[in-house]
Amino acid sequence: MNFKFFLRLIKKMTLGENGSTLDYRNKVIMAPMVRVGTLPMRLLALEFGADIVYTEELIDMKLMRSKRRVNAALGTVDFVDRSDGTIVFRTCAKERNQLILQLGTADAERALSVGKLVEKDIAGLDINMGCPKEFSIKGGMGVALLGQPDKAEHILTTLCKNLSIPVTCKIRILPDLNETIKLVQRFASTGIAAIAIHARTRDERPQHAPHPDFIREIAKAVNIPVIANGGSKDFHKYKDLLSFRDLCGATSVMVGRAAQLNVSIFRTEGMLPMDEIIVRYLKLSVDYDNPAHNTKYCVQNILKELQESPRGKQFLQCQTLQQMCEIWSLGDYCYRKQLEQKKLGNFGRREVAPGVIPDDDTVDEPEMKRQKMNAPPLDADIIQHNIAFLRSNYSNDTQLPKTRLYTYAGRKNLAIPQYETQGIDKLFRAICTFNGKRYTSSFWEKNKKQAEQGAALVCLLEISEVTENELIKNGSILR
Ligand SMILES: Cc1cc2nc3c(=O)[nH]c(=O)nc-3n(C[C@H](O)[C@H](O)[C@H](O)COP(=O)(O)O)c2cc1C
Repeated sequence: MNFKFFLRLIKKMTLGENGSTLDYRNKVIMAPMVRVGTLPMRLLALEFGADIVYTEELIDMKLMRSKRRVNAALGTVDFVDRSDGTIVFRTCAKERNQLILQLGTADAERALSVGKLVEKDIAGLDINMGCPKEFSIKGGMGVALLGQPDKAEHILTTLCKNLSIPVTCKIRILPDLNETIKLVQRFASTGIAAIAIHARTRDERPQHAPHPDFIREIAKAVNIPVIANGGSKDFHKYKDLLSFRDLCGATSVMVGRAAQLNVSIFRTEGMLPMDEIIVRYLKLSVDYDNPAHNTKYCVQNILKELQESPRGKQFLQCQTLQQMCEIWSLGDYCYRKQLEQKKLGNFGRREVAPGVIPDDDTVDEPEMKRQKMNAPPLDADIIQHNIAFLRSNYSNDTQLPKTRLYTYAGRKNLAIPQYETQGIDKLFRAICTFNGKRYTSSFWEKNKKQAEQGAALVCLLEISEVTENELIKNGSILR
C-alpha cells in the first residue's frame, strides 16, 4: 500500500467520507430559515445550546457573484455581491465548526463552485431539496429536485467527491413511503454525511400533521444519520425536541418555527422570557452590524401578536438598529458599538472610508446604484454624503432639516437655500444650493419632500449645524 493511499484511508476512517470532523449523530439543530437564519440568530442558537446551525437558503448564482472578504472591524468573513455590494452571507469564527450553509441549486457545477468558495468557512454544505415555493420549483431547485433524482444524485456525488467538508441534503417525504425509502437510499449511496427529512409532503403545510412514521421507517432502511424535522408545532420545551426525535427513531432533530419564535428552546435548563431573548438578539445584531430590516423582521417574529401593544407599535416605526435598541434600553450600547466599529474601519457595505478612492475590487454602493438607475452623474463640485431622512427623528417640525437650514440662513443674513429635485423610477434625489455651494445625499428617497430634507441634512452636516455623532445616533448616516 503506498503512503498517500494509506494516509487517505486513515483520514476517511477517522474523519468520515468527506474528511469531515462534523458528526451528525445525537445533534440538536436549528433548521434553515430564510431571513431568520442570519448570523445573530445562529450565534444566539449556539449560545443557547444548539449543536449545529444552518444558514438560510442561499442561491448558488448569488454566491457565485460574490467575493470573499475578511471584515477585520467586525471579526467576520463577508461574501459580498460584486454587482451591488450587498452582503450575501456573513459568518465568523465562532460558528465555523457548527455551521452548515444551505444552498439552493439545480446545477452540479454551480453548486461545486460555490462549495469551493465557502468550504474554508463552514463545517458542511447542505442542498435544499424540500422548498415547495414557486420560485424554487421554477428554477428546478428545492422540492423540484425530488422529481429529478438523476440530477439530484449528480449534484450530491459531484459535491461529495470534490469537497473537503461533509455534504448533506434536506428533503420532504414523498406521498408513498416505499418511494421515499428508495430515494433516500439512492441519495445515501452518493456519500452524503446525513439527510434531514421534513416529515411532510410537498403539498402539505405547517397546519398539517407531520408523519413521524415515515422517518422511522426510513431511518431503519439507511446507514447514514437521519435528522428528523417537522414537529415544531408541539415543541414547548427542550425535552419535546428529543421526544420528536425518538418518535421518529432518528439520530438527530432539527427545529424551525419553535426557534423562530423563541430561540432559547435549545436550552436544556428551560426557555427564557421574550424580552431577554430580544435584548440578547439585538446586542448580537449590533455586534455584527446586521442589516436593520433583517433584525426588525426577526424581532417581529418574536413579538408576534405583541406587535399590537404600544411598545410593539413603537417598534414597527423603527428603521435603524439604534431606534430598535432604544426601546430595550440598549441605545448607549448600540451607539458606542457603532462608533467603535467605525473607528476600526467597518464602513458597512462600502468597505472604504468615504472620500477614499475605491480600488478596482471595492464596491462603491451609491455609485453602483446611480449607474443601475441610469441616473446622470453628479457634477464634481457637489458635496455628497450617504444620509437618509428619517421622519420619525423629528417630532418637532422646527427641528426638520429644511426648517433648521432656513432659520440658519435668516440668522446669518444669507440667501435662503434653493432645491432642485431629480426623480427616476419613483425615487428622488435633491440638490440643495446654499451660500455658493451645492449639497446632496447619495440615498435616493421615496418622495421629493424627503429628498429635499436629506439634501438639507447633508448641508447642515457640512456647515457643522449637526454633528456626525448626532446623525449616527439617530440612524441617518448610512454606512
Ligand atoms: C421562516 C421560515 C423560513 C424557512 N426557510 C427555509 C429554507 O431556507 N430552507 C429550507 O430547507 N427550509 C426552510 N424552512 C422550512 C424549515 O426548515 C422546516 O423544514 C419547517 O419549518 C418544518 O420544521 P418545524 O416544524 O421545526 O418548523 C423555513 C421555515 C420557516 C418557518
